[in-house]
Amino acid sequence: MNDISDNAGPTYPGDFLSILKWTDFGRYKRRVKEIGQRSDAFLQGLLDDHRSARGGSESANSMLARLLSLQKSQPGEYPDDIIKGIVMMMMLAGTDTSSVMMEWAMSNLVNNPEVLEKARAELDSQIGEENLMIEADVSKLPYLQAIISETLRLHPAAPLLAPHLSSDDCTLGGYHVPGGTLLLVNAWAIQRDPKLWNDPSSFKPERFMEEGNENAKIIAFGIGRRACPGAGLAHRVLGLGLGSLLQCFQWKRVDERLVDLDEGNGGVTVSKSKPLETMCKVRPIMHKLFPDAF
Ligand code: HEM
Repeated sequence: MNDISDNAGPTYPGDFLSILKWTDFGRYKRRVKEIGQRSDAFLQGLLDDHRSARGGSESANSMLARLLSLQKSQPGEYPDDIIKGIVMMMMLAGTDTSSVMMEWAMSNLVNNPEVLEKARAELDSQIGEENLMIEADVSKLPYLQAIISETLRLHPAAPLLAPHLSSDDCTLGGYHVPGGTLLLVNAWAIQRDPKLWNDPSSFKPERFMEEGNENAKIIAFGIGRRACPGAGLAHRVLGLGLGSLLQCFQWKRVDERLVDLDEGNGGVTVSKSKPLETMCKVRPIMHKLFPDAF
């Protein structure tokens, strides 16, 4: 996964200076081909294991099992290559992006304890201390959703979105763009533009609780026909993941110093330069629900 991520996005110098393509500058093509063969072998192994039910009973209700049953009923529509492509797409586009966002959200929460407290109070009042939250509860938690929006605004997992190529001549923001041009959108800068946002560099989920549709200004998932098809799933995963972490544990910084929010060098996704370290302790709900565990 790391190898793929490091070689994806606008990282190939040959895309910017075509003469470099002739010499396979930095052995990029050879490297990508080798990564492709490795990941294909891995995915084929997964598929074969599922087909022969070596994955055990746990995999009976898995996404792969469902895709394989579709392969049986519609073999022409679901050859192995298509199934491997779907699995690869979900792993590549869906896992790193979501985990990077969780880390940015938690980093901002421990740096802003008053926001953390407000989110916890919302969880306690809406879900209570007798039940663990479930995915359907996310819709009852507007402040938690505002925290996710504010994290997507300040730290879009893919700050330059995905590279696009203009299929024809077009005009963008008054600029003439010839066909065949590589286009990158700096969502990071747009979402911190002081002309669009008040106090743009502060972490303030409250801005999404006010009148108006601030969410419409978020472009962390892209917009239009090629926007992220996993945005709905990502919101649910982030809501359930973050909400559960706040419901079950009490979080604080390891010392008085604020958590460093510097960004690391990324491929398509950009995570923190230093992994987040925090302190946590179980909340009373955990003792109630899992009395034997503590
Ligand atoms: C917080 C999590 C996520 C973020 C921030 C994110 C962001 C993005 C962005 C910026 C793009 C490119 C949009 C563009 O080209 O303008 C994209 C594309 C895509 N995303 Fe996501 N994504 C997330 C989660 C997911 C998940 C969970 C899935 C699926 C399981 C997914 C599947 C895809 C796919 C397949 C594309 C390519 C769409 C296309 O090229 O037509 N993403 N995503």
